[in-house]
Amino acid sequence: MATTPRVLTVRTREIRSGDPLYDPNLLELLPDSRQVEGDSAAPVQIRDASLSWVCHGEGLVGWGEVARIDTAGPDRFTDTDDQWQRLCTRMEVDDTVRLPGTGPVAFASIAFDDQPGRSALVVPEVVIGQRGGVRWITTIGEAAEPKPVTPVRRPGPVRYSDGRLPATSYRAAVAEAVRRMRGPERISKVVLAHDLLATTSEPLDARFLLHNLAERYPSCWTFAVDGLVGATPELLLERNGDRVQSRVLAGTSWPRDGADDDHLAKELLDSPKNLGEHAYAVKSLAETLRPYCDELSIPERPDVLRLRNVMHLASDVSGRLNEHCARNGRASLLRIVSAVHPTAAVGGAPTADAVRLIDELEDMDRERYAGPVGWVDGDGNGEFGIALRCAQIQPQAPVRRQATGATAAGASGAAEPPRGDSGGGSPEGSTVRLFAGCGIVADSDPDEEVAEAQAKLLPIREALEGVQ
Ligand SMILES: C=C(O[C@@H]1C=C(C(=O)O)C=C[C@H]1O)C(=O)O
Repeated sequence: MATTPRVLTVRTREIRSGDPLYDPNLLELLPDSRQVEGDSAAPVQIRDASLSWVCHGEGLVGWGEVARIDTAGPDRFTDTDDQWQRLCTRMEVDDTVRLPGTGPVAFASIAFDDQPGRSALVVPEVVIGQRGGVRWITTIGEAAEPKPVTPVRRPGPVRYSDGRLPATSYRAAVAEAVRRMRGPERISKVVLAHDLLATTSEPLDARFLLHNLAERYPSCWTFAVDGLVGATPELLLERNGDRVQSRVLAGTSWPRDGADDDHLAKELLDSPKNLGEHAYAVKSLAETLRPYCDELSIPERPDVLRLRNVMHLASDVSGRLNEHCARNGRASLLRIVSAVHPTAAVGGAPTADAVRLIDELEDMDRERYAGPVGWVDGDGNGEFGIALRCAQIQPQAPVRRQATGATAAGASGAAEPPRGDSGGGSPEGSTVRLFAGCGIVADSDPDEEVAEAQAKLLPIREALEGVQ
């Protein structure tokens, strides 16, 4: 954890209209949050420290870093939770607003897998939030003051290149999964993903992605934590007091030539393959969440969630935590998130076998893609989505001390750029890693799954390219 003062002062006050901080759009209040790390004698890197969790104009944005908790491995959730709770005991809180998300707040992004499993929780210096029309500002630590907002920089033209698992290899992985599921393998569903690298001509300002995503996908949660930026339609778990809520998605359709949306939605609702994929995801969430709840409400049939690029089968699940959990610190939000992750929306069924098959067939580090991303407050309230439709911005080396002549992006089969490497981008530009995946069952068609993954990449590609 970063060195922090022994006692941290946390102040939350309401912002009323007329205050210069009252811009109707939360994301417009984010300053340029590029941070330079290291000193000139050592390698210097630029990281984008923008923090965001915004849906339908409400949520939280933050910047600065008062403290940071880096964890790794199978205990990443409990380690993060323990350190966050310890940190909260050292905070002196003056909060006149008293809503979920006021007072002490941290943003977190947790790795999908146990290995290597690098996760981050960031305690910002400044948070501006909005809930139910109430706007507030929280400052954590001493010198925290809002920074002036400078115009968002455009990243210029974007070049794409193969990631660790290009589309052709992805198709082969899907075909192999199908072959195994039709054979003796006891796996019923596995969610396989692939990655794509993008290099921008100019340094990427995370706000450029955030603004574009929020404008085109207002019903999604537009997030940014430690350089992972996206707009997810899937809510893993929200906790507000003893209430928990989740939006499970699985089963997808996307616009094809001439197909009308209502027709596609009806087809999706009638598709046994998609309903089957969806049922695994709901069942996995329900089974892992039930031990924490004395009430759990699961819709009998899914609905259709329509987005610009795709539509999904969706089930909104809600529950009430049992008294033991509501009172017992052992069942904090991060610990319940740990229990439900990964649902069969991004892992598979049965979970452990599916995750092993993902490791084998993808043979890449998903990093924090498909992991929980969101925020938690000092009372244990918070929201975590599943990090989908997103891009990981690689920290950027601003000064090239040695020209490497590397191409923009590891050609297929090349070693993955380690975290902290610029990824071989141009000296001025940024390299980002995009991901998309699909649930695979025994009757999946590999070509259709490749097309579905392309449809799921559209939001982040268009945000990066600034498509209007
Ligand atoms: C894995 C992704 O999406 C997940 C898989 C879905 C599916 O297979 O139908 C639908 C929504 C998400 O739960 C992704 O977007 O990368």
